[in-house]
Amino acid sequence: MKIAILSRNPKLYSTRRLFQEIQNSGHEALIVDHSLCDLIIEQEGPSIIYKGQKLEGIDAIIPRIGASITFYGTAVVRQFELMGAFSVVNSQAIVRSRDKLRSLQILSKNGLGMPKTAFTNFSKGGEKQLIEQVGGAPVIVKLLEGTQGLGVVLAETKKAAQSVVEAFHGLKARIIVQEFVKEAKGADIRAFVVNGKVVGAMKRQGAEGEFRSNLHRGGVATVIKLSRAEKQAALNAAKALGLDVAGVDMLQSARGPLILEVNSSPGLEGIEAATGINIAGEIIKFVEEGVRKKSSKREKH
Ligand SMILES: Nc1ncnc2c1ncn2[C@@H]1O[C@H](COP(=O)(O)OP(=O)(O)OP(=O)(O)O)[C@@H](O)[C@H]1O
Ligand SMILES: [Mg+2]
Ligand SMILES: [Mg+2]
Repeated sequence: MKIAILSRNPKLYSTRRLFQEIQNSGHEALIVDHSLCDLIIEQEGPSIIYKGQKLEGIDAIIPRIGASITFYGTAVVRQFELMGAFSVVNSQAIVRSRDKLRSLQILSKNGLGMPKTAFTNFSKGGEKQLIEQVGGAPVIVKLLEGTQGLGVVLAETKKAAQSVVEAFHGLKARIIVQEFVKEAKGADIRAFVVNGKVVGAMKRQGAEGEFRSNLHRGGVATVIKLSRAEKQAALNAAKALGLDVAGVDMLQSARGPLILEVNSSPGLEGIEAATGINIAGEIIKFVEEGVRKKSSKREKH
């Protein structure tokens, strides 16, 4: 099989590990920088020009699309899909999962546990009511376009919450207001889902005095055995968003696991280090299965 990793940086741990595991499994590996792909759309069908040459014979792709290039990256993934390649994550599912608000709406419809969340237009004077909707202070205020823990604020009092919401709205920044889950004690869980199975899980504990558990903010990861409810929540969340490979983030609370978000290009470094599990290898096994299923379907038709 010829398997392409869509990645802008061959030096990244995740890219290197996937490359290595493709080769270890006896397949041909290549790294394609999606930002350098030109998409050709014509009557003869879709094709891709990469560094001056037509890309051909690729059986499967593993998209690693950064948040800053979602629009272009997912257009490239879609083009590969239309050309008949198997993609470990569907282009539409990447788009869906990138939008925090849309994801939460879908998870809510599917009855998954989550911190109660409110969203409002930039209407003046509604701040107080908005905060009360999620149970009053302390609340979490989150920028819709934040990553790595930046843009997540804990407002401890009613007054602080109100002024933070006013400040963001004054800047025309879209935010959600969320119930603060105190029982999580500055920790969250990352469950790594591949093909309907949780293949590894870790707990990330925030630095002393920090409510955010992001590794980029000084959090520390350790392996964790998930409860049955946590496992089920992770699988249901990935399924609801249509992601066959996903990093599901949850908080542990008195009322069970609460989903924070579902990532479509979850990093491998933290999870492989914490669990000692060959997560990249699990992804390649899924690629093999996906390509096999696709070609047997083709033969039948
Ligand atoms: N409602 C909440 N209650 C308690 N803690 C929270 C809540 N929301 C977020 N946190 C903490 O803050 C951290 C960062 O929040 P979140 O994951 O939503 O944003 P982010 O990491 O900036 O976004 P992204 O993961 O997309 O980069 C979480 O990992 C969690 O530890
Ligand atoms: Mg996060
Ligand atoms: Mg994320």
